[in-house]
Amino acid sequence: MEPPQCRAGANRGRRLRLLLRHLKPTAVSTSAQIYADSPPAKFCYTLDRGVLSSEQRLFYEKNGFLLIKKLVSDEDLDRIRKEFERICKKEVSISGLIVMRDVSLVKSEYIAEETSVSKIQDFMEDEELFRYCRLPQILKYVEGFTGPNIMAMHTMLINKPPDTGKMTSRHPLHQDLHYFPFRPANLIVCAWTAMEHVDRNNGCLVVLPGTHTGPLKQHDYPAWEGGINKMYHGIQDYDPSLPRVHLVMEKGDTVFFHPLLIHGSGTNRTEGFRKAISCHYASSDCDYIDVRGTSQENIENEVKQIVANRYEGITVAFKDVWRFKGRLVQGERIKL
Ligand SMILES: CC(C)CC(=O)SCCNC(=O)CCNC(=O)[C@H](O)C(C)(C)COP(=O)(O)OP(=O)(O)OC[C@H]1O[C@@H](n2cnc3c(N)ncnc32)[C@H](O)[C@@H]1OP(=O)(O)O
Ligand SMILES: Nc1ncnc2c1ncn2[C@@H]1O[C@H](COP(=O)(O)OP(=O)(O)OP(=O)(O)O)[C@@H](O)[C@H]1O
Ligand SMILES: O=C(O)CCC(=O)C(=O)O
Ligand SMILES: [Fe+2]
Ligand SMILES: [Mg+2]
Repeated sequence: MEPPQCRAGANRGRRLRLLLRHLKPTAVSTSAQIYADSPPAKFCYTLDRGVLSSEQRLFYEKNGFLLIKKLVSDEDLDRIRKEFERICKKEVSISGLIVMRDVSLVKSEYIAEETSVSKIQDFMEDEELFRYCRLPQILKYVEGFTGPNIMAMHTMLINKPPDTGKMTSRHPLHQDLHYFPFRPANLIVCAWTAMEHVDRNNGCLVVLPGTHTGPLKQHDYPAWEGGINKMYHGIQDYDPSLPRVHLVMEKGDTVFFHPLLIHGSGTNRTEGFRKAISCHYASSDCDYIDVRGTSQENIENEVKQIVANRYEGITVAFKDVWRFKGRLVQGERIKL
């Protein structure tokens, strides 16, 4: 449905072949053997902006993600954590912010603290949190995927709660592009930063390397016995034989990943709230698309319904929701 837009010219192909002759595969702790396979014939998923090394580009081209260790400082993450606590305690009120509670707790009594919040979304009006989206060391990498004109389109701070026993802390396998009415996919990238050590015990990210080269798949609510969080659509028919990689990360480590990469996150079996902050960036040169008649129609309808409930009967076009949310963080706002 959505073939990768590779427009590498003959010259670029020749240069790449020369380059490949001189490159040795780099061992990456999470997936060394995945990279060891044959490299791609041309670069489709990264740009020549002089910011990504050849090894980094090849790794992303092949796998659809790139993990950079210690990209965000403890100091920055501690500031983010403090602001998150202030929001949970309702010491600040931020316009546009969505506060979510885990589906297993929504009907219980409201507690104004961090332990009742599973995720906050759309923090673009909170300067202290939005600082994350503007961090120069993150934007430097983002430019290697989106080019110089960069919009921050979607923001989240995920506070994955200890599982209540119903397995609702899981996030089903999905592709983020399902949520986005803009293209091309290759000019969109997510930055996801661990705010503390994450591994399989507290529900780290799980990725299916290489799936960014496939099409956007149909997403629906999984029929999970214990319930499923609002809008946590998942892919029902994915190939179970595909290798899954659990991304073990330390505080400040940041993974950049393609919006077609199939990923999810597992059960949090610890007592702690597993924290991560993320921003989806897109080139401001992307175009909005009409998702009517496509697999994305279900999410469009759901978003419109949420907006109508929140703002008393107001109908807003799906693309206008995104036009309103998006913020320019570098360069010039062109089409988004
Ligand atoms: C790439 C990226 C986009 C991927 C993702 O982010 S996937 C997840 C995206 N999720 C979202 O965007 C969710 C947006 N969430 C929201 O808008 C809100 O949190 C809502 C779920 C609508 C809740 O809004 P809120 O204002 O808190 O309203 P209420 O507490 O009165 O609840 C309204 C109705 O929603 C239900 N609800 C609340 N939280 C959840 C939940 N976690 N899972 C399932 N249902 C939920 C709640 O039970 C209530 O339902 P009724 O009692 O009206 O039937
Ligand atoms: N066999 C599967 N079928 C469908 N979805 C799966 C399957 N395995 C994992 N997933 C999805 O991928 C997510 C991450 O998988 P992962 O195996 O890390 O999580 P988990 O099963 O909750 O934990 P663990 O395997 O460590 O006990 C899960 O939350 C689930 O949504
Ligand atoms: O932090 C996580 O659990 C992953 C969340 C995720 O993939 C998403 O919200 O799109
Ligand atoms: Fe996601
Ligand atoms: Mg499992």
